[in-house]
Amino acid sequence: MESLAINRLGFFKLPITLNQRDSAFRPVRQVGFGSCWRRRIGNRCLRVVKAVEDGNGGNKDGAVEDEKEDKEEVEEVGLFLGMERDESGSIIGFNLSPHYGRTEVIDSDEDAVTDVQEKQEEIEEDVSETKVTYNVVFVTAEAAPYSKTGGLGDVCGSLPIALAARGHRVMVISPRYLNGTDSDKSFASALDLNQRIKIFCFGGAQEVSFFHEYRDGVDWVFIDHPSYHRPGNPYGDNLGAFGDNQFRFTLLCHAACEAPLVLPLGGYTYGEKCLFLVNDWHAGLVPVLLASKYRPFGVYREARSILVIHNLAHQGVEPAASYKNLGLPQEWYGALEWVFPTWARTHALDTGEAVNVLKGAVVTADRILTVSEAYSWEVTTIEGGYGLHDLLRSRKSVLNGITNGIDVAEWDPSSDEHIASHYSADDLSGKVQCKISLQKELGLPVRPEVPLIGFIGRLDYQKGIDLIRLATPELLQDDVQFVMLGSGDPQYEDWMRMAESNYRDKFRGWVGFNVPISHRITSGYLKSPILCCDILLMPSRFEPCGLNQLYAMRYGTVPVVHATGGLRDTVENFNPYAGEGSGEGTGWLFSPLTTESMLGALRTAMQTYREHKESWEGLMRRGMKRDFTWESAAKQYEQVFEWAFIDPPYC
Ligand SMILES: Nc1ncnc2c1ncn2[C@@H]1O[C@H](COP(=O)(O)OP(=O)(O)O[C@H]2O[C@H](CO)[C@@H](O)[C@H](O)[C@H]2O)[C@@H](O)[C@H]1O
Repeated sequence: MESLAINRLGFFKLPITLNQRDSAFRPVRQVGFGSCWRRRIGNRCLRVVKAVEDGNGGNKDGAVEDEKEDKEEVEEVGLFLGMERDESGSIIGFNLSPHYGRTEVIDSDEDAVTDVQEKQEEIEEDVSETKVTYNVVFVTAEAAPYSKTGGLGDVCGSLPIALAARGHRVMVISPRYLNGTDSDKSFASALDLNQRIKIFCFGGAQEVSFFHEYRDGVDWVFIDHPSYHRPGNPYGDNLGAFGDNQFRFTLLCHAACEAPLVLPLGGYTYGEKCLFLVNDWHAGLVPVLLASKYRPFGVYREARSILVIHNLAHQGVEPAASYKNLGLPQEWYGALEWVFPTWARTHALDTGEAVNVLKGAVVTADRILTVSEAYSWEVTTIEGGYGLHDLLRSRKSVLNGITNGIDVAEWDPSSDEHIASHYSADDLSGKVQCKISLQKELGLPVRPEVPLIGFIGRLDYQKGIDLIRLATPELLQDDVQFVMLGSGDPQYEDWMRMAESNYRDKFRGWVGFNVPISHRITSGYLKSPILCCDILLMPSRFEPCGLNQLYAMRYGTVPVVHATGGLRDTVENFNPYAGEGSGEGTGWLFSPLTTESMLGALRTAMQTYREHKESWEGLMRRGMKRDFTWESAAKQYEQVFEWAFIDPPYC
């Protein structure tokens, strides 16, 4: 008989037997927290139930005897952290941490595996089924379809739904942006919860309120404040970024910390034991607030936070004097303190002192995630770390990368309402109809045989737009058509307009959202360059994950990408000789980032398109069959959630 063991953290290791004959004690593999669960259990947040049973119908705590021989009947559940009871006192679930054995690898800094590759394998290996459910709170500046300027909105609009479907209770908190356009309608179903709180920051008390919509198993919570109501996008308008963004996102973070405590969503608050997923700098004050404002007073001691880095280039840096506005205790200044190197200072008297919100999150979050495995290494290098590489390297033992998924129901060529004809990997014939319709729509010569290249993205340095500008005259000497959709840096917007007038038969540049067309048609346009082209070009200087190449592959559009970050992780280089001549790979990766190597890869792609139809269709099919679902990413997130709760809070 095995006795109860106590590991280094002081938790009991609890071997558990499961009697499969007695359904009352069957393990519940995946507990949904959707509406039907709520109805049955009166809105209680339940943990996955693993029964402890001794074979005679009684419970026993821990020891395992003969049954252990029988693999069918014995299951090790792992560390036993506590249990939940319903109003009548009956046990309704256990709070469990992962299987024992693995704790040796992950439960302390000294034992932590620091090699990114090994850690990734661990995540991928142990992604079986939901073992423990969590109260997950996403804090984000964007969540599609309510708000979106880029990939952050996509991710925070779909990952929460995937996690909720796996049994977690999930809340997403973001601002209620109203800009006086049609996009305001997306908040129409979110109702005022009539809950007002005061936030003390920026020298006064700010009142914010909460709006709520329960959709797809997720509590979508919107923070309302007059500073979120103005023309433009979430971060700025055509004059540039809003000057009060630090204020607007400070409000978001304070309100996000209060929401799980004060909002009785579906009758029950999320409570203190929740897991904050802190997305990018806009949410970066959340872990700092937990550590400085709540835990010292005994609140949120059981909570954990995970910083998810979608883009390290934006860190929320403001003058040091603004620290006093953030509503943080004075003695926590060091967490946000940031000193620019001498070369980056603007004048002789500039001391380079600043506050950096993302840095505060990096030092206080319990764990850190990037949106691809390759990027989790790149952020620890001087080239990719944007000044935070040393700090990130020092937290390497809690740093992982998980590649984003995509919403495969929304992005499905066999049912997409925005495209002219439907198709699938088994029948590609509709694709050419989509291409013809795009050519017509854009007023390009209708020539299905000519390779059509597309680009979509924010027009900025990250996306390698300068390289495209340099290479376009040479590229367009070829028999090719090129379509670009983007908005951002005005100099590139102007260049796109100019290129369109110079190359009427070959180039179309659609500048962002400036076109007064309805939202529905806009979405059609937004998608069509990717969906209807033959080739998607992504010469990103750095790319934390990149979603467009995933959408492209799903639609049989072959990506040609710079070998960096998530692009390297998700696009497999084409090798025509592999697979006994049938080829392998899903696109082309080029490196270094020069016009020559980019043009070289594009020319190879165009030649394959023109001269090797079979190889081309193989490329399309392999891309379309790749598994980019959120389901597999969500399982990896769960593994990291478990790790987060094994360690005590970082501070
Ligand atoms: N002008 C425009 N009009 C309309 N829609 C447009 C648009 N430009 C881009 N989009 C859309 O915005 C999304 C862009 O997503 P990306 O992941 O490619 O880039 P982004 O740099 O914003 O995201 C950051 O976060 C995501 C999510 O983690 C990471 O994948 C990425 O590498 C990182 O830089 C796509 O859905 C795209 O269709």
